[in-house]
Amino acid sequence: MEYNTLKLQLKVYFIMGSLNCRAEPELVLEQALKGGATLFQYREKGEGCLSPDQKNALALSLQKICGKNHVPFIINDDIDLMISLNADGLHIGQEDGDLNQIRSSIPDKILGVSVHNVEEAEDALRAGADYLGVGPIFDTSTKMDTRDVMGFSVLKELRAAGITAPIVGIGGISEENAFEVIEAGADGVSVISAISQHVNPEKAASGLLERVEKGLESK
Ligand SMILES: Cc1ncsc1CCOP(=O)(O)O
Ligand SMILES: C=C1C=NC(C)=NC1=N
Ligand SMILES: [Mg+2]
Repeated sequence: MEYNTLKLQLKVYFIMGSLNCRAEPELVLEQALKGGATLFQYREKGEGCLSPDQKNALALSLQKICGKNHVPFIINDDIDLMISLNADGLHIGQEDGDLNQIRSSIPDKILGVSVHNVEEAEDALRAGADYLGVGPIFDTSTKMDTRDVMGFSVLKELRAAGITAPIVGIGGISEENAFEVIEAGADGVSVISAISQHVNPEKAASGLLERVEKGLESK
């Protein structure tokens, strides 16, 4: 996909699964999109997450909500689910399979890859990644097995290495620090709890979008 289009879609990249939500997932997503979330990833992971059948049903329901709001629907990790739903894309980590093989199996889909340094970033881009997820930027309690918290350093290193590809920061991001994440070099922010745990997901999403837009203007 064209870099600039994707960079615009990465501005407020909401990610969630049933375990992350305070309220009913469909309602949380509706509100997040109403508030201006620009991209959505369904990530059903963690202790006690849904069974395959329940996961498929929720994925279909969330996909419909994204379709109604003209926001791309991305699946985390599960390429079979992505293909069966004909979702808009897939996000994978460093340990989720051979990137070249995955890229060639879904040539026309959005493919995002989690990276933690310049080497992983260059490998991912060579293999055809459309965007990079970089983090954890700050401490997070949402994912227990993250790599070391990296602050802004890796974002700055990637840009200093001449990487111009779409990059989204992730990990402990909120309205308070989103501006700095963009200033450090990200094109957008990926958040789970800042929206999914907020009493008003619509307000959370719009606040994040406002900070991201300000950060983009300042660059
Ligand atoms: C999936 C993932 N990858 C790195 S940190 C993280 C969790 C982000 O969750 P939150 O936005 O609630 O910190
Ligand atoms: C781990 C992740 C990193 N980045 C993004 C965008 N999604 C993820 N699931
Ligand atoms: Mg993964």
